Amino acid sequence: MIRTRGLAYAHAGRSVPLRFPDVDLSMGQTLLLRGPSGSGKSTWLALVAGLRTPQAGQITVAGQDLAALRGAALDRWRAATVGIVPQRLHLSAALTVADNLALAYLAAGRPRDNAAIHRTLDALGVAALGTRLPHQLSGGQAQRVAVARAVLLGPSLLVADEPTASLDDAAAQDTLALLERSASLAGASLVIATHDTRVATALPSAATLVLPTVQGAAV
Ligand SMILES: Nc1ncnc2c1ncn2[C@@H]1O[C@H](COP(=O)(O)OP(=O)(O)OP(=O)(O)O)[C@@H](O)[C@H]1O
Repeated sequence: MIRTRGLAYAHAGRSVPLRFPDVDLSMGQTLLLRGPSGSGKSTWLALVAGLRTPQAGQITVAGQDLAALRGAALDRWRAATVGIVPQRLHLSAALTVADNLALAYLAAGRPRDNAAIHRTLDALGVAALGTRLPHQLSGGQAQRVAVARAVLLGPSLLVADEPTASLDDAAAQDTLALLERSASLAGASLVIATHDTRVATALPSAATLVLPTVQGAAV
């Protein structure tokens, strides 16, 4: 499902690129991406989601060689294939939750499916929130909406960046269970970038990739 070989990425202004170990992740498998702050976890997620292009190496996700896609085709592929739960949920303040979710269809070039939006919010226990505006959500509700938006189009890959940071133990357990259940319902592989040790304890069967400390990196 995810296959990477020889990946390297240098952020603008960085002379020494980040180099990543090769990864082979099967369909439906869960991967924990661990490593100290600045080791490149968010960068690796962005590479695999096609949000950044590596200077060296190959990435195949769900059978697609990412180097073969550019521009609008890459955007449509990402919208249909990768569900992203970002560190911070970015919703349009002027749109209701349901209208925010509908933007996913626009990005993928597909017609809006109101029944699917309702079903997905319902599966995450937030069906009543479709007509709310983003500022009317609690932190926990916003996280459920973030997961709903990520799984709405039935992605093959669900990625979450530090989903439990700043959550207490009960909320962290809840969020991880939500991610696992949502990935399993969508038939998706799940990748969680985290330096929270509670995540590995909660997901004992997940594969783990530990990124090394980057020498000389300013974090
Ligand atoms: N836009 C950017 N421009 C320049 N350097 C960047 C940029 N984004 C990240 N970096 C650098 O790249 C390295 C990896 O950053 P990244 O955010 O991928 O690490 P991380 O493991 O996710 O860190 P954290 O756990 O703190 O979120 C760090 O040294 C960081 O300072």
